[in-house]
Order: sequence, then structure tokens, then C-alpha cells
Amino acid sequence: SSAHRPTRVWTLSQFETGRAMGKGKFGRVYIARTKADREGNGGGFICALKLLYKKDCVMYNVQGQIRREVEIQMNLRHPNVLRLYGYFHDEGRVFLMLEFAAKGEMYKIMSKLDGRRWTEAEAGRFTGQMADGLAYLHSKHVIHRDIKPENLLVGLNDVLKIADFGWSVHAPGDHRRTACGTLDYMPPEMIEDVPHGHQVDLWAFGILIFEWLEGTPPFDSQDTFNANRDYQEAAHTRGRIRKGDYEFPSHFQPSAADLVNRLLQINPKERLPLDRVMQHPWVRKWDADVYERAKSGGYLADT
Ligand SMILES: CC(=O)N[C@H]1CCN(c2c(Cl)cnc3[nH]c(-c4cn(C)nc4C)nc23)C1
Repeated sequence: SSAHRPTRVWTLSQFETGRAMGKGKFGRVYIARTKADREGNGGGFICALKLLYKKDCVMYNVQGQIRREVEIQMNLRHPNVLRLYGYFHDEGRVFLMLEFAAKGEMYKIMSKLDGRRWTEAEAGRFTGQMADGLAYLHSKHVIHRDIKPENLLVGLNDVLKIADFGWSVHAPGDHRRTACGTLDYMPPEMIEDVPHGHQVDLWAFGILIFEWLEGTPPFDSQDTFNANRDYQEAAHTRGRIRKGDYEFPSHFQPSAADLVNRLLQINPKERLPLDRVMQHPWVRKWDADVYERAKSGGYLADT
């Protein structure tokens, strides 16, 4: 029957928590394992337990936003989207039970690669998975708005997981972070501050593919730290983004460059839709069946 299965009520006592995996400014994530219940069932389930302090949420008045985002993420089910299994709270903290991604954070893994570059095969496979996960999110009318290596995780077997840390760990500092956050992935329409739609994720996807293959993003803003140079750099970067002023290094695969060009279109309406990304020759070369996967999943626009 379609009777709504009540989500199990969790409490912290049902977990054994391990080390903190990262110290986000506004929350911490611990590796955790569920304890078996009295009948000896349900033990040993590994997850990532994310803590948010209520006092931070109240101070930044984001509790409503977090509740909305949790409701959305609870209903998302896709192999390339990090699962949110449940949530619970005690008097001072909110706990999110998230899927554990065994290989960790994409940007950290990239920092260990030679030149921060993936091979063409690795980048191609990640591209197919990213198109699949994004198509699923867009079919649920979820615009990510913050696609970048910092918000991607990698599971066993190099499965890419889109994780939306933006609203959770960073949300309380969101305004500050966006104000001084990196411009690298920001599309022209967000720089112009005009209304934007799901195509902002397509632009960021183009930036991401470039960075996977080159090791640096095309409008690299060289995050400088002294104020006035920082301001001039940012102004220069914004100008380059608005004009679509970027170029490919000589080693860049022409077919991959073609795909990146079709995503980094100034006019959001001209960016290649995800069903076409999945059918692009360079993607099919490395992930031949992503289009069929997404079609059979029923979340591709029937264009
Ligand atoms: C700074 C910060 O908060 N980091 C959080 C982000 C998400 N989070 C994880 C989340 Cl939410 C889920 N799975 C993870 N796996 C890992 C990880 C695995 N290894 C080998 N190393 C790490 C790290 N991290 C996560 C860790």
C-alpha cells in the first residue's frame, strides 16, 4: 500500500561515533555506525553524522531554510546524489544522517593528483555521472546553485556523489561566504544579478569539466588575500566571465573543449541541455550508457 512508512525516530544513543571527518566552520561531520537494537538487528550501518548547532541556526535565522532543504533532500534517491537518511535533534543540536562516501571529498582528492588533473577517462566517467545526477535533481526542480569540487564526494568504485553542503554547514555564513566566496563557478547572470534558473548549474558543470581536465578553472580568480588587490582581481574575473573570455590550453582534448564551449554559453538558454550532454561524443566515449540510464530512470525531459 502507499501508506506513508513513518521514518524511524533516531537518537544519538543509537550510534557509535568515530572521528570528525572535517571541521566545517558551522558544523562538524563524524563517521558513525548504528548500534544493534535489543533484538540484535540494524547494527553496523555506517553513515556520516552532521552536527549543526541550533544556536548558530537561530542566530542566522536559517532554521526554516534548513527544515525546507532537509525535506527536499530526504526525498531524493539517486546513486549520484548523496542520500539524507534522516534527521533528529536534541536540545541544542540538529543531527543529519547522511550517506558516507568512502573516498571523501573531490577537491581534497584532486589536490593530491599530478597537476590536480584527472585522466580523460576519469574526467569522462565523472562527467557522465554528474550529468545523470544533475538531470535527476533538475527533474525534481532542485537547482543546486553551488556545483564545485568542494561540494562533490566520491564513494567506493569512484561513484560521484553530489552533496549540497551549501545550505547546511555553510548556510549560516552563507551571505558572508557568497560575498567573498570564489567567483570561479559563478555564471554571468548571477554576476549581473538577474533572475536565474537551472541553467546556472549547466554553466558550473562546464567549469567543472574544464577544471577536472586542466586542474584549474577557466576564469581562475587566483583567490588573493590582500583586500584591494583582491577587489581588483575579482573585478577582472567578473569582466572575463561576463565576456566569456577563457581559452583552452594546447593539450585540451578538442572534443572535450567542444562540450565545455556548449556549456559555457553566456546566454543561459543556449547552454547544452543535460540530455544532449549525455549524448555528446566525448561523454559517450567514457560513459556509453548514461543516456539510456537516465531515460529508463524516467527523469529526462522528453525533449
Ligand atoms: C569539512 C567537512 O565538513 N567535511 C565533511 C564534508 C562532508 N563530509 C562527508 C560526508 Cl557528508 C559524507 N561522506 C564523507 N566521507 C568523507 C571522507 C572519506 N574520507 C576517506 N575522508 C573523508 C573526509 N567525508 C564525508 C565531510
